[in-house]
Amino acid sequence: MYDLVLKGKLLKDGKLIEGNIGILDGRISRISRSDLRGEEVLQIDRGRIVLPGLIDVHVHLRDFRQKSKETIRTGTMAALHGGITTVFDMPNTDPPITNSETFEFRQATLRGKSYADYFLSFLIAGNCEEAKKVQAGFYKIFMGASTGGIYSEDFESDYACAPGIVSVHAEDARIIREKPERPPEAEVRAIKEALEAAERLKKPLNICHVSTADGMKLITKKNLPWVSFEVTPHHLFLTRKDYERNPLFKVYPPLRRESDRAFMWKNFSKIPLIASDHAPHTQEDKENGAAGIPGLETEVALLLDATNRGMISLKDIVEKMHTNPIRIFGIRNKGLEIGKDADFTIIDMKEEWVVKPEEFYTKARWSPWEGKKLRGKVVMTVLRGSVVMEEDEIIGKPRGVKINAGKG
Ligand SMILES: NC(=O)N[C@@H](CC(=O)O)C(=O)O
Ligand SMILES: [Zn+2]
Ligand SMILES: [Zn+2]
Repeated sequence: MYDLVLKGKLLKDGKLIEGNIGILDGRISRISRSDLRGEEVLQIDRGRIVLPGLIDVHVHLRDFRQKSKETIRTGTMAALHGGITTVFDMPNTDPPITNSETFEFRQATLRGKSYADYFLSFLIAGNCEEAKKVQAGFYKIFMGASTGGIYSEDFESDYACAPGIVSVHAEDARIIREKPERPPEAEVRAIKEALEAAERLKKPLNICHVSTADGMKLITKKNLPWVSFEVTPHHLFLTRKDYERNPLFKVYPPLRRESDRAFMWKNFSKIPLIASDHAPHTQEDKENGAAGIPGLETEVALLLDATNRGMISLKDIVEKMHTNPIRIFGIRNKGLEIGKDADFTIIDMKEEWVVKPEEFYTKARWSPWEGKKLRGKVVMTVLRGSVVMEEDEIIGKPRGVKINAGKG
């Protein structure tokens, strides 16, 4: 007898099957085509599909001294609402997570408050000794300044020092100083430097929010097995023309030309990770030029809409937001397999809805896609065997726990 049985259409190994998932103690205990007995059997409506819980490897949850931008509570509720079961917390907070005390404080701040499971990071910029004291899920390095202003004077030595996988913001500091509008070359130059270091050091590197065709070409040409990269929904769905119409769309790296966007779609199969770079700011901060776009509550739906348009498949979404994050960051307790956490994102491919930021959980109540009609919606989120979001409502208390790499 299982605690819960999910019964319905399930995407497994790239195929849609009619199946039953037996859940015991929050973990997947059995996946079967025949009926299973449970304390509770949740029949997923016809027309809806159960996907494995989607993971966003790039989220700015803020909190600390920036509770007006976002809190652990609002950011992780937004994650569940958008169908994200695990978020990767970014360390460019105020104060920044650059020493072991602040890392401990971050851990304490999330404990018991997060609605989604989370993976913690540490910011390296010349503080190698401190980095070695903490066991972060991943280590963040900025090659040039972004929100928070901290960046590495010496990328390669910070990367060499990192005790685990590094996620890097690749924009060249010198080019940014000379050209604050951050032309494509700022990114391309930094990616080149990062790849050369990766070739020498042969250790895991993830390049954040790649926005240019040339940058992506460099990475895929080098094709180093220990190097991965992310692309954001805003770089996939918007261009600098959108920014020219609305200065709120300011983001680092900036929105690019149509040709960059087209290149990414053309080479979509080569993109390992899609991540929101959810970067909430207050209205006032945005009006004063803060860079960043909120994305947790639109990213999956935008991809479902693209699926409905025949541009991609559900398999692509699962690969780039579930399978690859788990593999690249070495997350042991997630995955659609027996014994792993019972996390699911349940979608309705036919439901049409209009993006209304006033209905979002994030404090950043605006969206580049405000008013846009999307076909395809996240209708339910299940975290370790509990329904935590249903029809836009967050259910129950914060249940999120810290995810460790390489261990439970
Ligand atoms: N992307 C952004 O424009 N802003 C991010 C920082 C970052 O990811 O570089 C933020 O924290 O606001
Ligand atoms: Zn960045
Ligand atoms: Zn970011």
